[in-house]
Amino acid sequence: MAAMTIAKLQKKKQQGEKIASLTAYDASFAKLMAEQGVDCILVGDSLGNVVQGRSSTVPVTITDMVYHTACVRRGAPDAFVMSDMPFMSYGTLDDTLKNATQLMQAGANMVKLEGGDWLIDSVKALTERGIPVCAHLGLLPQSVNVLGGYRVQGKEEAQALHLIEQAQQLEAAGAQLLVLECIPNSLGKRVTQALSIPTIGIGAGPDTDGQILVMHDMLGMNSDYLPKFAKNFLAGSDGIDAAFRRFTDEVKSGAFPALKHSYEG
Ligand SMILES: Nc1nc(=O)c2c([nH]1)NC[C@@H]1CN(c3ccc(C(=O)N[C@@H](CCC(=O)O)C(=O)O)cc3)CN21
Ligand SMILES: CC(C)C(=O)C(=O)O
Ligand SMILES: [Mg+2]
Repeated sequence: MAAMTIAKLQKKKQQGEKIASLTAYDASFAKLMAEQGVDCILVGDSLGNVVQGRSSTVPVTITDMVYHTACVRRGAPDAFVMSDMPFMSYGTLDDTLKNATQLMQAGANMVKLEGGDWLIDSVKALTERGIPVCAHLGLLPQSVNVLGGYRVQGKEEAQALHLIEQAQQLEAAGAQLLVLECIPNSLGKRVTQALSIPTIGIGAGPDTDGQILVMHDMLGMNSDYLPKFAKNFLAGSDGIDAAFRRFTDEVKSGAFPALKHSYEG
C-alpha cells in the first residue's frame, strides 16, 4: 500500500472524510492497525500510563519515545507515524530541535507538542527546518501538576476564544495538524471550522476532522478507569483486528463518537 502522508490527511479534511487515529507503542499492534485502515498512528506519551504503569505522562523520557517510535515504524513501514515529544523535551529551542530530530530519525513523520502561545516560535523553527508539527490544545496531560487534575477545558467563553486564537496562531506558525483534547463539542466544532489544517479530537465531540483514542482504552483494558470519551471496540468484535476495523469504520461513518462520549456545551 502507498504510504500515508500529511498531504493525504489534509485532503481528507477538504473532502469531508474523517481521519481515524489510534496510539500504538510496538510493532505488532502498529502493523495490525495499518492493515485495518487506521490513517494515523500516534506513539503517545500515554505509554507512561498504559505501558509503564505510571500515574501520569510526566516521567516519560525522550529515550522511551525514541525506542517506541522505532518499534512502531518497524511494524508499519508505510503508516503515518506521529510521536509525542515528552515532558520538558521542548522546554528550550535547543532541546526542541535536538529531541525532535531524534524522533524523526527513529522513524516519526511528525512530532506532537502540548501547548499554545509559548510554542509559536518552536513550531516555526521546527517546520522551517523540515520537521512537521502537530499541535495539541485543550487538556494538556503533561501540565497535570499545574492544572491540578484532568478536567474539561475551554468551558468558559473567554477560554474558548483564547483556545481558538492559539489554534490559529499555531497554524500560522506552520503546524499541520492539531489534536484537541477534552473540550466541549461546540468548541471542537468552532476550532475545526476556524482552521484549514485537520483537527483530531479526543473528547472534543463529533465535529473535529478526525478522532483518536489510546489503544488500551479502546480495547477495554483500563478496568479501573475509563475516560468518558473512550469506547470499548473489542466488546462485540471478533478479535483485535476486527476492533481496529470497527473503530475505523465508526469514525468514518460518524457513528463514533456518540454524544455520551463527549462533553456537551
Ligand atoms: N489510558 C489513557 N488514556 C488517555 O486518554 C490518556 C492517558 N492514558 N494518559 C494521558 C492522558 C490523560 N488523559 C485523560 C485522563 C483523565 C481524563 C478524565 O478523567 N476526564 C474526566 C473529565 C471530567 C470533567 O472535567 O468533566 C472524564 O470524566 O472524562 C481525561 C483525559 C488522556 N490521556
Ligand atoms: C491521547 C493522545 C492524544 C496523546 O497525546 C497520547 O496518547 O499520549
Ligand atoms: Mg500525549
